[in-house]
Amino acid sequence: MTDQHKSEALPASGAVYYLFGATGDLAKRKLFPALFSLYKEGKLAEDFAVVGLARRSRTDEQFQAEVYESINEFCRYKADDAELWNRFAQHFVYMSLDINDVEGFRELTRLSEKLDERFDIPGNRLFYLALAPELFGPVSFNLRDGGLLESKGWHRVVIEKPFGYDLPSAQKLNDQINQVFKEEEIFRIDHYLGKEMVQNIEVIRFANAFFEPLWNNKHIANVQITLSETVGVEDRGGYYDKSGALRDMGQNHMLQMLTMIAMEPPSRLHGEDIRDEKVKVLRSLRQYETFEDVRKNVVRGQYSEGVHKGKPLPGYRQEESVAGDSVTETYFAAKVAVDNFRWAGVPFYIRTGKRLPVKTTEVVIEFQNMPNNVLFASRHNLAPNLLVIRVNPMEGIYIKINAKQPGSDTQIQPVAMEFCQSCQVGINTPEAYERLIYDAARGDSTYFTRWDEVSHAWAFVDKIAAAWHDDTSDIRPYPAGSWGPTEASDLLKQDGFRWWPVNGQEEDNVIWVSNTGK
Ligand SMILES: NC(=O)C1=CN([C@@H]2O[C@H](COP(=O)(O)OP(=O)(O)OC[C@H]3O[C@@H](n4cnc5c(N)ncnc54)[C@H](OP(=O)(O)O)[C@@H]3O)[C@@H](O)[C@H]2O)C=CC1
Ligand SMILES: O=C1O[C@H](COP(=O)(O)O)[C@@H](O)[C@H](O)[C@H]1O
Repeated sequence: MTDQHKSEALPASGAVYYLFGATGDLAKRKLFPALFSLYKEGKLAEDFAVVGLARRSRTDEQFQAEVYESINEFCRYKADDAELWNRFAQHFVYMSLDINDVEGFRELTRLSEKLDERFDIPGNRLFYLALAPELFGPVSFNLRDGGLLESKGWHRVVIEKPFGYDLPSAQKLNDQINQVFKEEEIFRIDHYLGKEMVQNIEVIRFANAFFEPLWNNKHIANVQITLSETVGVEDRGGYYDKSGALRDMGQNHMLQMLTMIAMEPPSRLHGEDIRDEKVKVLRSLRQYETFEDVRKNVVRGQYSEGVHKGKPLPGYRQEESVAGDSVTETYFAAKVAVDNFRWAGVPFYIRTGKRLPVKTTEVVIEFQNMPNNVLFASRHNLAPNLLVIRVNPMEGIYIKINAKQPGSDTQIQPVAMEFCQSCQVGINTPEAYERLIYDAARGDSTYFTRWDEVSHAWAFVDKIAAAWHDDTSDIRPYPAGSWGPTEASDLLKQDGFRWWPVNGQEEDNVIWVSNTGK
């Protein structure tokens, strides 16, 4: 059996993949490795070609050598099988091209026709724009004017984030792309939607009789979504200083995860039905209308100098390409209300930040307490039941319940029952980019964001950003390596809640029952 026959998944239909931004960071760290994994697993057959595109010059051989290095550094599979690698590499060609030069696109059309013939590709074209957003419009126009969209097969464009800076800029961008591509041809990436456990939210909710009946304001007390990062802004200070945590993580990943938790069951598990339900959630978000509303419900912070694991860390304002007097937030926490029948009265607390103590993404569903007149609750001050969905870096779920302490008549003990998925199947689960490229190649846009989702998310975020813009007095410094401004805890305290500990910070009094054997 060859590697290509190991997978049960059908290969995507043959296509030319155009990687705009092929000399960039994203291509190296994510896109080349994703293509190799798909090939290795038989999800790409032999009828494909990859054209690397950027201004810098490269021969095909140099390009293939860069792809090889990237795979060996970043891919979950290594290119150690020479026969497989050589077969894969011959599908890669490189062409130097400036996005603003339509003549280059005409040449690209001629190259594409040759590739169609060489690899028996029926004119299908997938354009992956790993480029700065200001190039998305020009590249679309030149794809059309350069004749790339005249082939017989399908044409799809995959667009990286950020999709705009606010609603007006996103609208402008969308209008430009819409002049060339139809909505069903546009695949807007939110890589969190490609993550195993984010996709698993639907299954956990809709395939388990003991969760879905409780999934509402009668039984759930609050929901907490944490996306914490230990890294700072690294070499993206120029981009980040104009963006900040709210736009970089809030508008997209956090709101997308919130929609997956809060959406109604779709009538069918079809992409459009799921996205219809998600957009209803975004429409139900309570908008913060005044500066006071924002101040009461949203906390922002910026990291100052600090220490992590004994290593001194610079403050945000000392980072490269960041203004010395920057007021950009590197942390925010918010209390979000979903004003619909199911969620009325249930706060969704979301928080994200750079330079926090651990890298983790977790969703905690806190259930309501048992009524006090129930025997055990009145005697023991019971801890609430939790369902915790671990997205990253550990993948899995655990539920926290109350049980009798063995050997005692009256003592009650919290017990966490864990299913660690990544421990069970190994950490070799497909990367988000792998799934998303495969989905785009199959025309499945379920886990891509539709324009109405993007626009509603911006409308929500823009109100907060506007209030912040007018008055920066509420930005709180927090030491790098800490859990962010203490005011983020007050958001919950005032409602009688607290942030539950996330990955690596488990409480002492909990008994763990786990498939990891710990
Ligand atoms: N890197 C990451 O982890 C992530 C990136 N993204 C997004 O992906 C996109 C790309 O990011 P990243 O790879 O980091 O960026 P880089 O700056 O590393 O790469 C940009 C690429 O664009 C090419 N390019 C720039 N101008 C032109 C032009 N006029 N004509 C042709 N090619 C051009 C550059 O090549 P050359 O100079 O040779 O022309 C380079 O290959 C951005 O939108 C970013 O926000 C999103 C999430 C994560
Ligand atoms: O989109 C982004 O996501 C990363 C975090 O992604 P993860 O998969 O590593 O959790 C974040 O660092 C970056 O700032 C942001 O642009």
